[in-house]
Amino acid sequence: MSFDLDCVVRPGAAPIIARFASEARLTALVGPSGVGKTSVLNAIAGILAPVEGRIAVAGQVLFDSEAGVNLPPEARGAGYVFQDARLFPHQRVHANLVYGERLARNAGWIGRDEVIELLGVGHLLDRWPATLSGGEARRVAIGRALLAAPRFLLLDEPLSSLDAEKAERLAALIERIRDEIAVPILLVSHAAEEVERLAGQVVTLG
Ligand SMILES: Nc1ncnc2c1ncn2[C@@H]1O[C@H](COP(=O)(O)OP(=O)(O)OP(=O)(O)O)[C@@H](O)[C@H]1O
Repeated sequence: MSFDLDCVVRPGAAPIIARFASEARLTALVGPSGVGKTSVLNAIAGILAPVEGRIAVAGQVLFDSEAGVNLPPEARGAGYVFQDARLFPHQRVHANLVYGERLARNAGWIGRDEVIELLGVGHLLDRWPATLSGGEARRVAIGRALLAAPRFLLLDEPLSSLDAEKAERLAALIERIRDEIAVPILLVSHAAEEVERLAGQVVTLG
């Protein structure tokens, strides 16, 4: 099972129930704004503790309230690409990528040159994050996450707020990552039609 969740999270007043299991290489989590998609990603990454329940990814239990398991974020191996990229503003693109590489516990999984080629960011290496377009920043953030050799990838709205052509190019890159790199991917989107071609399984939240 790539993602196996049965838990309740409560970031605000209302509880959010996440109950799904997927064997797909890429699972899409869809639902309207505010339904709790980002909160579910945060729970998987270990940033938000569920009130109760169980979370397992790629066969490893990350959280289990009954068994008293709650792995710290750094032990979970998540490659989390936030909706707003969150590159380090004081470091150029190249240094942001090197940061990801330093986090990798097992070397040789995917090389920097391969990531740069895969995501088409070679011409951006000397740029500051503030000078990048939204799509460029997201590609760099995905590259940084991949270089950290994650056990799984969490992508929060990677295709939103991009024009049609740029969204299409990024979708094609995500397809390549899905097909060429064997890590389970959970991708959040508010638009089901956006994820149809990418996802082996679509989970609707709410
Ligand atoms: N830190 C917080 N404090 C209080 N309420 C919160 C907090 N974080 C999230 N919430 C609430 O929890 C609910 C789920 O939020 P979440 O961001 O997970 O939804 P989402 O489906 O990802 O939304 P969007 O698509 O707009 O990003 C919302 O009602 C939100 O207001």
